[in-house]
Amino acid sequence: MSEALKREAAARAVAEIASGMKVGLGTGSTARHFVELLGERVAQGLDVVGVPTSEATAQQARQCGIPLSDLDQLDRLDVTVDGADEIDAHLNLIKGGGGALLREKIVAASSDAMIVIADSSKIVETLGRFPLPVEVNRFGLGATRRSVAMIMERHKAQGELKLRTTADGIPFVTDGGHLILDAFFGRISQPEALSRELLDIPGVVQHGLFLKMCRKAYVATPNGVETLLTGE
Ligand SMILES: O=C[C@H](O)[C@H](O)[C@H](O)COP(=O)(O)O
Repeated sequence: MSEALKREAAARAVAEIASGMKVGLGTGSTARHFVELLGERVAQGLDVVGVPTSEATAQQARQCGIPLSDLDQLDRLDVTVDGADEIDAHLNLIKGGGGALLREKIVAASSDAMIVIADSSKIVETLGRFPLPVEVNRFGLGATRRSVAMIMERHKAQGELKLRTTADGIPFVTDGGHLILDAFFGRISQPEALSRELLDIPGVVQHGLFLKMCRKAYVATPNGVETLLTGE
């Protein structure tokens, strides 16, 4: 999908930001549009504080002139605006394609609302076509990997478990200094159970299932931006 569509979705979210708000700034190519557009409004006098969900977003936000704060200096955030890799009908998400899932989840959980911005290619009937990122500690990688693989078998995963690497073939390292295992499920029929089981593995730091965290999504289609809401 085109950058223009991502930007349209981002523009809808930016229109919801008012002076005085504390805003979680997501990561990824769609969130980049949001940060850029928010920076334009800050230049026009909008008074907000941003909390970035990655070093990359922090750098971009600084270049855009958005005042930033550490999450620990604030109580709650008003809203976090972020992209997603998959969105189902309940607005449950898979995130972490860019490796920022841990900070994204911490920031979203500290926010009164989470708005997702995406193009319509991210909408799925059932989560799992996109490989689920599982952030793991470097220590004991082999043991953690075996435990994740066992859970995948139990959930009838259709694909492999892969250690994420960079284009140079070296392990990808997150902002928190961890590694990522990408778990190809194909179809995740019991996301809540899967979430609990993964978090029970000692070496798992976090995973990319964002369940019941998002209540609103702006999804850009070639015919305009749709607003998806969930009452749950
Ligand atoms: O770790 C990355 C994030 O979860 C992104 O928000 C997600 O991968 C979507 O990125 P994009 O907007 O580039 O498709």
